[in-house]
Amino acid sequence: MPSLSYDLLLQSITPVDRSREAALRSRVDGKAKPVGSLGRLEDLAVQLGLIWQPAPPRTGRAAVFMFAGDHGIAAENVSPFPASVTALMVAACLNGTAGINLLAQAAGAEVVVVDAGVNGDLPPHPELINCKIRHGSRNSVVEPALTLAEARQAITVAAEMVRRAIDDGLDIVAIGEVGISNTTAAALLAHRLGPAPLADCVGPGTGLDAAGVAHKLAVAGRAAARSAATAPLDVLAEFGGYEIAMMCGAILGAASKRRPVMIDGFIAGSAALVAIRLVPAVRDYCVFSHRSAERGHGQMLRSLDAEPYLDLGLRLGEGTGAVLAVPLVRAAAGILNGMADLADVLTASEAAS
Ligand SMILES: Cc1cc2ncn([C@H]3O[C@H](COP(=O)(O)O)[C@@H](O)[C@H]3O)c2cc1C
Ligand SMILES: O=C(O)c1cccnc1
Repeated sequence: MPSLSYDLLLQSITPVDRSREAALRSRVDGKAKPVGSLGRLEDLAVQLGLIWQPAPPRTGRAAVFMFAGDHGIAAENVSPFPASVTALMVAACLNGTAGINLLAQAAGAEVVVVDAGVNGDLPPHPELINCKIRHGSRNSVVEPALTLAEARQAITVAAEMVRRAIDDGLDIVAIGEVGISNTTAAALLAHRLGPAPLADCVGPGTGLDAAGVAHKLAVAGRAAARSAATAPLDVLAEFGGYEIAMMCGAILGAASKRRPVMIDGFIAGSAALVAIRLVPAVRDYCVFSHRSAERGHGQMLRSLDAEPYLDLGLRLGEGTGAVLAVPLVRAAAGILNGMADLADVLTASEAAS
């Protein structure tokens, strides 16, 4: 399969056919239950039906793509943790002991680890996909974090990876990340693309205290003041990281193949924001899995008109919230594919009596 150029990738994404929505809704309403009694799982079932139509939704194989990248803005002390933790978490993930490994296992999802731009040479590992674009992004306080060419490259490489995985039988795509200081990059994307006041987008991340958050807000303010960009790709290049750009590409890749894509928390949400601002139809394929405890996530979800399924107070990233919602997608597809119709159940009981 030849890989799609950036422009063709964007052009290949089309909205779901809404003319089928009412029929799908009445199918769900007609199942063996009081109308509405499976709550928001019913909306999810309709969304899956719309994504997969005319075929029944498939949910057997799920994988979380965890993209890793470092951030030049880490030099401004916007995180309580040193940037070296990014590479260490990649290593933990590769040996199966990171949070995402355990949660993905519980949810029945594979984990794919991608080096998008870690600052350091990771030892080769059979399960590490090396797509490193650079040893960390540039410091967006002083210059654009990525070049436009790098942003496009990150998007197309990740989209291709996901498109191939789907061709090989992947049914559910989930995205996550690791990258120390990336809550600052995500806050800048949320601010500019929401749009939303910067102070509403900057939060404690991995655990800054009030003084730390004030410093982070001042640093982010300097980065925001440096560039007036508002076009989504420009904003991504100005403030984003390589892992955020690759998550954006993964989302676009899933949408281009008409597959649901599970969006994790605040950082993954910022990638979804870029993808949806690039191609609004992408929204039809996104499943907003959970509400992160990070301050800016509520604002970001409002910008996306999204109501997530889970609210567990998670604020880890890595794709942890995304995989936890995979069983909900399977359950919703089960309702559509396997659940009896109320009319049939009632007829059977009449026939038996
Ligand atoms: C041990 C550890 C594991 C993580 N896994 C994900 N993150 C999360 O926290 C980081 C972003 O927060 P901030 O902007 O405050 O640095 C990212 O690596 C994100 O994936 C982690 C952070 C740490 C410390
Ligand atoms: O919600 C997230 O994605 C998140 C929040 C804090 C730190 N890392 C990730």
